[in-house]
Amino acid sequence: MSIDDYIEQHTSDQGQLLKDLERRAHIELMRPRMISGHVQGRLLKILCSIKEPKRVLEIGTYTGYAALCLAEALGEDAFIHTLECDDEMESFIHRFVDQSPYRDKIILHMGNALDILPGLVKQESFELVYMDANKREYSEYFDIIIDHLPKGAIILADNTLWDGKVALDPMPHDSQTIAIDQFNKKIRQDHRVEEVILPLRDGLSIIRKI
Ligand SMILES: C[S@@+](CC[C@H](N)C(=O)[O-])C[C@H]1O[C@@H](n2cnc3c(N)ncnc32)[C@H](O)[C@@H]1O
Repeated sequence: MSIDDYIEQHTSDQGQLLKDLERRAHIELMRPRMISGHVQGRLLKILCSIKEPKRVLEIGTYTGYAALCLAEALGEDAFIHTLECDDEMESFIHRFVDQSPYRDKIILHMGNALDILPGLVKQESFELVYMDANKREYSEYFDIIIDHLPKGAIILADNTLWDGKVALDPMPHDSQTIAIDQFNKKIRQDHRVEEVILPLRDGLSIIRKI
């Protein structure tokens, strides 16, 4: 048994709706691997339960999988705003979110995060952010949101190891690897935050505003 199989088997169940969503994504969509998936989804839920935020922000909805995981952990009067720029995903997202008991907790914004975020972060005080959209734009998302987040807010940034490519010597010249490496270096030098990169899946950074 691989260590990944072992981890899967010893992680809490994700429930039938999320299993169905993943199965349909593998049949119908081009890039189902973009979904956070069982283990990371359970981690998101647990971190959200610990943090008990009133407002959660997700940048990059895709199928709604992670939004559904985060919504499971939300208490009364707590909501998740999730942003997606690909119009073609809208009906898929609604198909599954609308079946969930947590559907009223999920507020979907269709459009480009770079356009939506400046207004949204002025309206809402986000205590937990899941950054999982265009890897080349992570630094811009961070710059837009950081001063509007309350002290103690957590940003979870996905894919920050980019299949280990950020640590290769010489580093690949592709723009995504370069952008993620620049983001990791920028976060490390920013005195407004403390951070750790977890080697889970493709790398998950936990960034805390201090
Ligand atoms: C990795 S997927 C998100 C997966 C989802 N968070 C999950 O865990 O199940 C990234 C998504 O971000 C979207 N995206 C990329 N750039 C964006 C932008 N500037 N604004 C909004 N969405 C964006 C893509 O269309 C894609 O659906």
